[in-house]
Amino acid sequence: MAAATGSISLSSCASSSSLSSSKSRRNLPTAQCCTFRGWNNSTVRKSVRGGDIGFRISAISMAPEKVSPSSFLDRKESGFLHFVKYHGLGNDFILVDNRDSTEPKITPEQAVKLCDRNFGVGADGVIFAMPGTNGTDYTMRIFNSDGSEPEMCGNGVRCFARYIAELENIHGKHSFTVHTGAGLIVPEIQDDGKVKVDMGEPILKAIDVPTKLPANKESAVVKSDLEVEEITWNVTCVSMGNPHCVTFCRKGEQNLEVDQLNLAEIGPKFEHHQMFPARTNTEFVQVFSRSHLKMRVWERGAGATLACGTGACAVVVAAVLEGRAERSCTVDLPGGPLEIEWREEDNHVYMTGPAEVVFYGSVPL
Ligand SMILES: N[C@@H](CCC[C@H](N)C(=O)O)C(=O)O
Repeated sequence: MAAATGSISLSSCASSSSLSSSKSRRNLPTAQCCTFRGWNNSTVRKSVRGGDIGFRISAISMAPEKVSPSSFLDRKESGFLHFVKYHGLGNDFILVDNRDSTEPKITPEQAVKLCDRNFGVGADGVIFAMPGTNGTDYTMRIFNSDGSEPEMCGNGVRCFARYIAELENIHGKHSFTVHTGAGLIVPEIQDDGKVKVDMGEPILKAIDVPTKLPANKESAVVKSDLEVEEITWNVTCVSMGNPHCVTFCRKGEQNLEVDQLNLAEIGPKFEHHQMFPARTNTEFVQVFSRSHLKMRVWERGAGATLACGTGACAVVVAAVLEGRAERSCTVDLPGGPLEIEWREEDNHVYMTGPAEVVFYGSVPL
């Protein structure tokens, strides 16, 4: 059986619902887990206690011919955190069924340990599926991999929608109302399995982004100078519920070659810049055409990630405000493309992209 290999079984995960393309398979993490076992215990078991992590990680590779994912999702033993790992274009999350409580099942400190790519499961964040608030179907809360709590996560909410569909055994086209720190968000699962999300209206008022950069007469920060050590960048600031600083070029230049940037060096300087009192996510953008952009992101609380949904939305809003692009764009991220539309009629931003299961796991708490 595939699960006996001591690593996560691609063939078994693939049929669990969505790991069908070779691209998705390539996005699987390399073994981050300490214990692998087949569902029916007929397999290899390796246990390791990882450093000071304080709990053991178990990853359970599915044997679909014997067990369906739904029987894993039904697991309720106390003393364990059962989770499903998802990714949206390589932006990966540990999804936790928290529908029975308004308190997250783990603390920010435990989230940091779980997200660790060497001693934990490995993820950019932990997402909790919680009971609805003010009449919404569900509430989504997130911890970044550094334990901070952002208001919203675009790739995360697509994963959230697919996770809810799995939990509730919903098939086909379906939409949910989700309460988040950024207000009401409405993801809709499409017939092709992609998720289209009504991300709401962008926030442009400097004080609400928040940024201390000087605003224009509409109170927005568009193409402003931002000094980062010796270099002046032109930046536009947009909140999609969470703060984004978008740059298309250094002052006096026209465009960026985003592959040339050393994100690990410059990203933290933007994130912790004094002009951003709540820190910031930063998007570095290259314009290919008026409907095709390429970005790399340095995320607040997570560093360089393979994709950022709220970031891609902020990029299109910023590109329109700077007169660089139309309202409908394909945004290429390191993990793949997102389709973004900033609709004139309702001022809402719509994001469409994939969300995929990676594996199912349990962690003794
Ligand atoms: N990757 C996410 C954004 C997650 C939150 C972000 N790190 C923050 O602190 O604001 C996305 O896809 O939007």
